[in-house]
Amino acid sequence: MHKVVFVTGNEGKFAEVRDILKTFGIEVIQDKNGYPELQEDELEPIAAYGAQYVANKLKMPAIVDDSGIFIKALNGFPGPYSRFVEDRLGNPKVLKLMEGETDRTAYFKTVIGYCEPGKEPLVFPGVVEGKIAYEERGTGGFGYDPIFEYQGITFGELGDAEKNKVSHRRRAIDSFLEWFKDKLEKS
Ligand SMILES: O=c1nc[nH]c2c1ncn2[C@H]1C[C@H](O)[C@@H](COP(=O)(O)OP(=O)(O)OP(=O)(O)O)O1
Ligand SMILES: [Mg+2]
Repeated sequence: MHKVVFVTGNEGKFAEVRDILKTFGIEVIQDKNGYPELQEDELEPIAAYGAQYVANKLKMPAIVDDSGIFIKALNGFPGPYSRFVEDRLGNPKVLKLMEGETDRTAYFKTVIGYCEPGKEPLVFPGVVEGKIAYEERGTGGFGYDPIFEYQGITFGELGDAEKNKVSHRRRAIDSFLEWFKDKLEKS
């Protein structure tokens, strides 16, 4: 069975990536030791730098996942700062920022960074469009899931298996697998 190291401290991300890749016969091993996250306006350079750093540190192929929620009425905030905002404000205060906003358009984005030691990193983005709910709903998932509506249902209400079929993370991993499958076939 093929193995890949995923460097993340986020158990929700790890469980999703593990479950998705398992269906493709890839075993995911979690490394919780972190990596330096660049402060950038885009997720791609953060994931690329992180993947290269961890591949060279661990001396093996590795992936990272840098994600965020981008809210149109807030000009894309919190975007790459989603972790900081989750920690400092949380969903109730994000909903407060959205009071009076009728355009609830938002998207989740994941960029999977993949790198092998001594090589250049590759990035695989995935996006899912939705809306910011008017209140938190559902106890599933993690992070912003209770306030992100996809086709009228929040990711918090959706259930893990259903979220994994349509999420930004699923789409990023599909894009990664599209490239990675050639390697799998050769190994
Ligand atoms: O599917 C998701 N559903 C809801 N919320 C999500 C999702 N995906 C990321 N998020 C949140 C978690 C964190 O507040 C921020 C990403 O920050 P980000 O730095 O990528 O992740 P993190 O610090 O939690 O884990 P780590 O860097 O160790 O991989 O957006
Ligand atoms: Mg982080």
